[in-house]
Amino acid sequence: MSEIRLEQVTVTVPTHDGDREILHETTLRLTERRVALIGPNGSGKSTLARLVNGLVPATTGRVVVDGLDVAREGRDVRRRVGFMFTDPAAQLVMPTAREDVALSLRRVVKDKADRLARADQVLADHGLEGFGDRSVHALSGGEGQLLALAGVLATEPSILVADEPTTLLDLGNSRRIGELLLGLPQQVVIVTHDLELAARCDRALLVRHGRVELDGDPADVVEHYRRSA
Ligand SMILES: Nc1ncnc2c1ncn2[C@@H]1O[C@H](COP(=O)(O)OP(=O)(O)OP(=O)(O)O)[C@@H](O)[C@H]1O
Repeated sequence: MSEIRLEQVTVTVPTHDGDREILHETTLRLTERRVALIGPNGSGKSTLARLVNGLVPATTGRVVVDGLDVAREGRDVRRRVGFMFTDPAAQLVMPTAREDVALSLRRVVKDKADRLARADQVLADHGLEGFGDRSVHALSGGEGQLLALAGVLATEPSILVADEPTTLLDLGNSRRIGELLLGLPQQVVIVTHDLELAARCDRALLVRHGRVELDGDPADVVEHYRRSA
């Protein structure tokens, strides 16, 4: 299993009246397969999640993923860490579903024809059989999120970070994506407001005001959050 380490990490951002700390000094070691980050809007969950693949740089301290320093070996880290956004439109960049998955496969499958054929297989594996020629803009929210997930997994990441992957989905699709994420063999870090999903992870962190307020058994952390929200 993978290991994510934050060593005395802080994140500050410049504002018109000086620097603002959005993540207070945090030290963490995450080795569990399924880790949930929960907490109120604006508490720092996305910031914490984005540190893992360098989308947000640490202002001080160090983020280390499987022994790789995110600041110094960012390219290698990004090969290992797949990132899934709330809105699939943020990551679907090619005109059709097949081309989009093929783009993700470009490092794994060198021959173009093989890549397109493999993309169809990936689509079928994710319940999107026959979607190859569909425009990425003509998919429902659930289909788009499935396609985004298929594209990320096609790169064979050892860690997947998903930032509110079910927020835009209806109940059925939200459950479907949730089940898929929980069933993945690799380490998954899920930022979520879905407390049922969080409770089913192996570890949960409650983030509030830029600090990890509670960290541990998901049932306890969710219960504490419900009582204190
Ligand atoms: N680049 C930035 N510049 C200024 N402020 C920022 C920046 N990035 C994040 N913030 C602020 O930092 C705080 C934490 O943001 P973050 O997106 O991590 O919260 P979150 O817990 O994921 O929120 P939500 O549940 O609403 O998505 C927020 O107040 C946000 O406005």
